[in-house]
Amino acid sequence: MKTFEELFVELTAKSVDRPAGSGTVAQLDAGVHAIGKKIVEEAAEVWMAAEYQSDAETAEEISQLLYHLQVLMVSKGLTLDDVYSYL
Ligand SMILES: N=c1c2ncn([C@@H]3O[C@H](COP(=O)(O)OP(=O)(O)OP(=O)(O)O)[C@@H](O)[C@H]3O)c2ncn1[C@@H]1O[C@H](COP(=O)(O)O)[C@@H](O)[C@H]1O
Repeated sequence: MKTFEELFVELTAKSVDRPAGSGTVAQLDAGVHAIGKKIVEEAAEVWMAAEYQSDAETAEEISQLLYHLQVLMVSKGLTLDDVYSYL
């Protein structure tokens, strides 16, 4: 198990180290347009899970949405504080 902050640190490191086989690196290389499409897809999956699936499945979909949002943040060079400042 990891926290939101720990995942962000991990993804930021992956963007610098670019390890082979990293899905994050592949997403970053695909660019903002592709990442944005993934966010929309995952958001829809969250919605459908919340309406029709279990709490556990909904939580899993939410985790995937959060992951893809973080990939977009890394892609854009946004930090956690950049986002937290609006919360
Ligand atoms: N938390 C995640 C995570 N959540 C979601 N995903 C990606 O999002 C996809 C989920 O999408 P779907 O379930 O809709 O499956 P899918 O549509 O078949 O997926 P794709 O065909 O689009 O890849 C997964 O296949 C992963 O590619 C994640 N990929 C990675 N992480 C974590 O990110 C870190 C870095 O991962 P790597 O860059 O792969 O090393 C690790 O800690 C991972 O656990």
